Amino acid sequence: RRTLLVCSFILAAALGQMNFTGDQVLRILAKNEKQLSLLRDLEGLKPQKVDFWRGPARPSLPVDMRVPFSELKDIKAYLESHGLAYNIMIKDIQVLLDEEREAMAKSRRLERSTSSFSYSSYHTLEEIYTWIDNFVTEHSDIVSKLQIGHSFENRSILVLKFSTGGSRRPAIWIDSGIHSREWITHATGIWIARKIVSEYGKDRIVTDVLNAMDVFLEIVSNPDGFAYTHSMNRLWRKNKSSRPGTFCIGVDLNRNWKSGFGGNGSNNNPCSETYHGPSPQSEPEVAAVVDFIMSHGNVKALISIHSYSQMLMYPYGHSLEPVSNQEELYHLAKDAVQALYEVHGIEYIYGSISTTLYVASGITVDWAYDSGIKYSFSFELRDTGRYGFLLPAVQIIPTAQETWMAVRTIMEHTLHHPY
Ligand SMILES: CC(C)C[C@H](C(=O)O)[C@H](C)S
Ligand SMILES: [Zn+2]
Repeated sequence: RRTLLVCSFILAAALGQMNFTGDQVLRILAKNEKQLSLLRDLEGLKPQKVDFWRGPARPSLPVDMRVPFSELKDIKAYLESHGLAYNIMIKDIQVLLDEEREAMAKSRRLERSTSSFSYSSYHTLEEIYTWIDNFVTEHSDIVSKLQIGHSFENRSILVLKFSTGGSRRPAIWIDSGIHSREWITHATGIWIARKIVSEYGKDRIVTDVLNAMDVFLEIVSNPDGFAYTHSMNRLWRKNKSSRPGTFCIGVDLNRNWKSGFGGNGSNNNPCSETYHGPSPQSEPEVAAVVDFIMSHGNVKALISIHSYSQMLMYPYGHSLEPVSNQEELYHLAKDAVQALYEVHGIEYIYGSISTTLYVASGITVDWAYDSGIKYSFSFELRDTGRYGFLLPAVQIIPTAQETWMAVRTIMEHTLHHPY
């Protein structure tokens, strides 16, 4: 009877999930701006014709886009008719999704029997929130849990606070998961949380940082979107907000911030994956972070973690203008990327967002920088497109280990350059 129940649960979960059988991820190498704009014309159509995994940026950077099976023939004809060369990065997305789901089910069985959390597996929102409670209980001398607000669908927005005392100490903010399909970022955030408590008192840099500063870590910055990637659409990016008269769901939470809001590299079409929302901070998930950081008033560094592409970038995204301490950020990014490389030999590129990737407006790090947080960075974790957002769980710990060394470098610099 019990197995029947469990099977029906899995079946229901599988049935609820959108199916991506036959969907492919194509990699297009646009030769010039004209070809890039031909790709941009495919964005935000309803029904969705393509879903950009790596959006059109510049001729030297590949464009990765998921094409629904039903659109494949038309889209390939469109590309060929415009001389747009492409190759197939992922030839059937559902195969990777099935493998991912199977790995999670196996890990869940093991965790249940050993009641131990697997840091080398992906987890549901409920599993992560339970882990947060256990983690805070286990390390209550240094970690506490803050609730900074509620999401559109009324889920708690949680932040871990790492502090060894003092009051309103200068602080470092880290967020992951603002784009819900970027699962490697939540998994990396969880691993980093554990690394911080295990290194305090052992690693000199972590000990010095925590003896002088606080660290805030928001692991699930988009809880509604994340729950949706488990229940319905694994490739969902935005939050889940809806408004009367708007016939597509969700705002891109990395386009909803005040700095540069509504500019190039964000979209006013609610059906676009980079829809900026009706106004700056219109989304509760963004407003909660703005309110927290502004009322804290002493945040000195902000690190916003995304995937994929293997890049470490700093402001501005909304403008090609260099920021005032561009030299310093460039050298800090260089050092951080070197520290990352030394762990597993993974290469990152680095620079300002608008010159390294593409112009993007209303993003977290531009808002942070313009709010006075001089050390603001955005990470793009593994990989460079072989798996994209469907990075196999076996790469979670190696990714977290190398990312940690870059984050630690930024923390150390912030500690030694007070302002
Ligand atoms: C800093 C920005 C440009 C990050 C980027 C995005 O939000 O589009 C990721 C590729 S999802
Ligand atoms: Zn992202």
